[in-house]
Amino acid sequence: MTASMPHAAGAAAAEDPPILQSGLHRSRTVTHGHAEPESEVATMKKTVMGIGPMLQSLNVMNEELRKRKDNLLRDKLVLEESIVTCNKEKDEDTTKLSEASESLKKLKTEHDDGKANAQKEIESLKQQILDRDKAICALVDTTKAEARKLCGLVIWYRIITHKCRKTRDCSLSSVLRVEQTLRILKTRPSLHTGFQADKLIHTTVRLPGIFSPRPRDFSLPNSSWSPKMMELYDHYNSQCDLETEDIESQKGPWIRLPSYNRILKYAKGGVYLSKIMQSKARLFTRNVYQVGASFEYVIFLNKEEKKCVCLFQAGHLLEGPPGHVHGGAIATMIDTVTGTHATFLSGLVVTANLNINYRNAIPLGSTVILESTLDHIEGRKTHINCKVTSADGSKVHTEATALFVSISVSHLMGM
Ligand SMILES: CCCCC/C=C\C/C=C\C/C=C\C/C=C\CCCC(=O)SCCNC(=O)CCNC(=O)[C@H](O)C(C)(C)COP(=O)(O)OP(=O)(O)OC[C@H]1O[C@@H](n2cnc3c(N)ncnc32)[C@H](O)[C@@H]1OP(=O)(O)O
Repeated sequence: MTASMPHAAGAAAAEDPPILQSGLHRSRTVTHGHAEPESEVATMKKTVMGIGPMLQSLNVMNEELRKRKDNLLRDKLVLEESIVTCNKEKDEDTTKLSEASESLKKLKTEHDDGKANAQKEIESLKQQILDRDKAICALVDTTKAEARKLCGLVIWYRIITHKCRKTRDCSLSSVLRVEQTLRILKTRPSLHTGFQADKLIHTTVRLPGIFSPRPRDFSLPNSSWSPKMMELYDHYNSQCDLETEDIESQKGPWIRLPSYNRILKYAKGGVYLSKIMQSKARLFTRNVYQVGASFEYVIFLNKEEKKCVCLFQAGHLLEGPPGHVHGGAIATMIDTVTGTHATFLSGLVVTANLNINYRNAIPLGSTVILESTLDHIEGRKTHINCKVTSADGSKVHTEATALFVSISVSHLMGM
């Protein structure tokens, strides 16, 4: 549309916009009212001149709108295209996902089948071993010495441990018989081809439970003991004469001290003390319910050299600094070992003083050795030294001195 002037009123009415038309209409009315024609033309000219810029801006707006429309149409096309691509990708991913879950299902089934088969195989092997053991037990009179020769030591060992398990006859003498046989087996390798003695002692020797009338001995090996702990245990235990649980007939330089209060029997005047102390009492330094979680230890006493050695493995509950044993737990063990030592030397005592120097932190789970030696006895006072070292003795972890003061039974009861 242009802003040019029309030559006739009729043509203007047909071609021009409504605003222009109303202007013409008005001028026509004025003409009928006999007004001056020049002034009418001038007015119309003015009106048309005013309309021109308006039309221009309208044209610009129109052009802009057309451009915008084009852009929107282009964007719409692009979006439609990307929707098609997305849908395609989605379909491909769905196919892949279903394929993956299918193969996962297959793998799981295979794994479950394999596990079930292995379980079956283990069960059948276990049954075979059990049947063979039962057959041997039925044939052999285990109380006779010839049986040992007949069966060989390996089978003899198995019979004893099997009996221990079945009858829960885990008296100290039974356990000692197992240990003794094990020791012979170790010194005569020809007798135990393919026989994993160390593993068996962990798994087959079951000790009485907490409801057993006999107090359980926590100083015997259990499945949480590390190979190092076992190695050291075997080292000292092999130097103990363990024929019988009667203290008087102990002949070796070392005595393995049991955990419960029968320990008092080993103390000076111990028979009397053990009668006073309650039979079910025990020192707190054991985790009865979870092996390996806290204090795992065994104490050996050397009567001749007047010293004690304790093998100690600290469990995760004893953590102090990250990954290392809590100083209080170390102090507890030092007190326990030196206290036991002092009780053996001087009878009933209590700790009066404990001085500890922590030299090197003890890594959690490692095996350390606590060596307790007598410094001197002076009247009621027993002075003990203690050194905590790494299993190979190369590192000193802790050093301590302890003073124990002898007390009377009435002092103990009145504490
Ligand atoms: C929980 C009890 C356990 C009892 C054990 C019983 C049976 C054992 C069973 C199995 C054994 C197996 C293992 C043992 C394992 C661990 C043992 C753990 C032991 C403990 O975990 S146990 C708990 C902590 N323990 C206390 O709960 C003690 C509280 N305490 C007192 O009961 C009194 O305090 C006492 C008796 C110490 C003294 O009292 P008192 O009146 O009899 O004698 P008095 O004060 O005259 O001291 C006499 C001479 O010792 C000197 N002396 C005293 N204290 C000293 C010090 N701190 N530093 C340097 N020197 C000291 C004096 O200077 C004087 O020396 P001097 O003669 O040259 O002048």
